[in-house]
Amino acid sequence: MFARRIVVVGTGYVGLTTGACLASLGHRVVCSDVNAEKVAQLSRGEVRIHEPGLAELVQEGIAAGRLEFVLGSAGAVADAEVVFLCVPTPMGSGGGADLAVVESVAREVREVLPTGCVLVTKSTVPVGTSARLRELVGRPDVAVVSNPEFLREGSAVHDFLNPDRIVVGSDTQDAAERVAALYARLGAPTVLTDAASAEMVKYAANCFLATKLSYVNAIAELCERLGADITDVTEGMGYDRRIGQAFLQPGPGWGGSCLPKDTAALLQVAEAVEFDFPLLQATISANARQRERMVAKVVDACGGSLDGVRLGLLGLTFKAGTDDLRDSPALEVARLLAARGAELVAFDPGLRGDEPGLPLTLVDDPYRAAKGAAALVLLTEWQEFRTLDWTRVAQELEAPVVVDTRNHLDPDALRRAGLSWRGVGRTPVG
Ligand SMILES: NC(=O)c1ccc[n+]([C@@H]2O[C@H](COP(=O)([O-])OP(=O)(O)OC[C@H]3O[C@@H](n4cnc5c(N)ncnc54)[C@H](O)[C@@H]3O)[C@@H](O)[C@H]2O)c1
Ligand SMILES: O=c1ccn([C@@H]2O[C@H](COP(=O)(O)OP(=O)(O)O[C@H]3O[C@H](CO)[C@@H](O)[C@H](O)[C@H]3O)[C@@H](O)[C@H]2O)c(=O)[nH]1
Repeated sequence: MFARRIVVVGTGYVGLTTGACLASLGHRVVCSDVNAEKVAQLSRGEVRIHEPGLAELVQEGIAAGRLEFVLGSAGAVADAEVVFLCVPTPMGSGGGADLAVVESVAREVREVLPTGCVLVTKSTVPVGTSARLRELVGRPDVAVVSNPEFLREGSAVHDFLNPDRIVVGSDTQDAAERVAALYARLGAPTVLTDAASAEMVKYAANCFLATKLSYVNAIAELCERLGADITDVTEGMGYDRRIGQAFLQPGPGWGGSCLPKDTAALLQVAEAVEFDFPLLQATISANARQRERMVAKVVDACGGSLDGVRLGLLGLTFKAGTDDLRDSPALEVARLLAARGAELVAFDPGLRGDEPGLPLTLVDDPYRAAKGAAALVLLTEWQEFRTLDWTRVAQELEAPVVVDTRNHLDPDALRRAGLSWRGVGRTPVG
């Protein structure tokens, strides 16, 4: 089933990836956004977010005449067969998902959607949103389908084109099947279900991942207190196929644009139906404590006080391979360090130029971050940090201490360069 006329509303991480990938699968795609500058840049094939392979797909789609970008959605949807909503659903006051943008787009397009068109929520939206959109659109001739997205930032194109599964839910089965057919070439397992269940899959998956990480971070702390090694412990756990090796890496806590807001939103939804969810509550509060634990490690490494102490930071993005700072645990740790009086100089390979509003000085090379610092603190697991010239780092640092909040570095390599290494859930080295 090819050459469907698809409209994707929102050209962020999800929308742009969806548009470019669907075009690469042979569909005709129009992507709309409210940001005129972004639309102009994308129309020229310029992609400003850091996603491997995305710029190439966008350029190929434009060149093949299968991908175009327009300002505003109402004009774009007039002859659409399928409209994907990929707009933000940020955390609202009280922790719930703020659906204002989703609803405003639905209002904007409801009168112009052609008969037989399918409106698809790819944004992460709470259970009941499809039903609410059906009412808001008020068009019995337009079906509403939930098709949550599971891509990860930093590997968005790869994840979209190689999905573990496709989930499509609707109370109109025929519409769900039409949406599922768009992905047929990907050959992924497909879960066809009702709208509420599809919406629930997304939250259940993200909250499970967050719980797994909070659990692993707690086990790491226990390892530290009991003299066990978290790296060996997680390896031993992960060989159990029921557990798996993925998502077992301890760190400064989980963050990003999704897990924090989605855990808060599910908790709020649970409260609304008077369901007590202490497990999820503990997952969230353990994550806040994790950032404080990292700060305590740095304070300890610096002899008890950070007042006026210069620290070098490696990494600020919420994980490696992205330029996204939204809800970054690294940034949160940096803020907490700055609040204790530390003077911060940071390097992150994903950030170019100025990042206004950060409590630190951003430099363009890791050795400048280390220069004159009382400790070097690794906060994001960029691959290139593994192969730094540690002898040079040792020469730049004022005190030979590295705090590795991701257990990302080779402690022996640091020891050989005369540095001491402190990780998470492992015995310090050097
Ligand atoms: N980022 C991820 O890894 C990821 C993965 C899966 C699901 N999601 C979900 O997908 C949704 C979008 O996330 P994102 O990270 O792509 O967001 P984003 O902030 O990167 O992009 C959103 C885009 O929507 C545009 N926009 C805002 N209002 C608009 C409107 N009224 N009409 C048209 N465009 C509008 C913005 O200009 C922006 O380009 C959210 O619900 C998120 O939870 C995100
Ligand atoms: O072993 C691990 C794995 C991840 N993280 C941290 O967990 C957070 C989230 O990481 P990841 O899940 O890779 O990032 P996202 O791109 O936000 O992807 C999540 O959120 C998306 C938006 O909903 C979903 O689509 C994805 O399936 C889901 O993995 C980051 O701070 C990571 O550093 C760890 O600390 N240890």
